[in-house]
Amino acid sequence: MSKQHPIVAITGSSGAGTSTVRGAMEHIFRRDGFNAAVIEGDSFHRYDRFEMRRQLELAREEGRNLSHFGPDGNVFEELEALFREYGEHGTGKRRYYLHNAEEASPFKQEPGTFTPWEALPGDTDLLFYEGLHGGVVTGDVNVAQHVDLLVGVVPIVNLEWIQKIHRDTSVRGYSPEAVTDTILRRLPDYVHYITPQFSRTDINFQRVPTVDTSNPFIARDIPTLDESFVVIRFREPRKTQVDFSYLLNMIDDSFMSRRNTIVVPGGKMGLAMELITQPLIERLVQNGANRVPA
Ligand SMILES: Nc1ncnc2c1ncn2[C@@H]1O[C@H](COP(=O)(O)OP(=O)(O)OP(=O)(O)O)[C@@H](O)[C@H]1O
Ligand SMILES: O=C(CO)[C@H](O)[C@H](O)COP(=O)(O)O
Repeated sequence: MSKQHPIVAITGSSGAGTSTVRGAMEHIFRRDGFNAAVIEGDSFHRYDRFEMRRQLELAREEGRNLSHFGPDGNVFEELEALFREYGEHGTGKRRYYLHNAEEASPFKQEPGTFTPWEALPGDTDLLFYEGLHGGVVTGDVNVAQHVDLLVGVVPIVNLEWIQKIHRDTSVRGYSPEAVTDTILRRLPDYVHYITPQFSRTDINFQRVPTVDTSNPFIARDIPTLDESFVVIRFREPRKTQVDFSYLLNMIDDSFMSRRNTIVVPGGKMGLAMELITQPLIERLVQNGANRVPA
């Protein structure tokens, strides 16, 4: 589905590690001299924090489900419109959701607010989305169809919750109880809108710990890279032109667990991600650059 203005999306739940992976992808762009328009998924929330709290109260009173994982908590239609516009013309608008004082202070705004929409920088080589909904499909909206390379970042769910609790308490100032409530409230939307995306991804990176995480709500530390493996599954190995022998050679202690799945030690996740995605991204940008505009 390659086109003149390619779109690469990293999709994953809250706490999965998409922001962490974004750093690795930005290294690739820098090394290759690619100018990427970066889109943060949280900027497509429907409400700012203050209004979301009000809406949550209303939803509770009316017995409705509302969360940042589902269509009522986000403007999926605007995300799809951005991807369509960027794919066709290389243009579009973006904004940021400012999670904490550190993110908010350069904009002289309050945490939990959005920056104003602004035009994407001109003349970018690709759009890079990182967030919750890069592969979302509902009855009304199909974001996934516009994405040229869709990558899932999916720790097993206990690890995802440990990472979320750890990050939200240490960086975002929430109590463990508040994070647990959020996890519970979001579960229906998690099942209906987050997990189905991982059947649409071209590649999934699933971190699996080798230590006991059976009660994520009392875990004190995030299992380290050395205490985990990463299971990497390719939906269509031929489409992504993956060379498994090369990867097995380059990544010590890696092995194949299925015909389309390679397992690497946790510490090799960054290397695996670069070896796998860099040639794919280069091909997409190259194809885009060679395409004659419509
Ligand atoms: N591979 C990893 N190994 C160890 N810790 C990780 C890994 N990936 C993420 N983490 C940790 O997990 C926490 C959540 O990661 P991150 O902020 O990247 O999640 P996210 O998917 O961007 O979440 P959100 O969408 O809510 O912003 C962070 O504390 C991060 O340091
Ligand atoms: O990480 C998230 C979604 O990916 C946050 O939960 C969401 O952005 C809302 O943030 P907050 O509760 O801090 O207003």
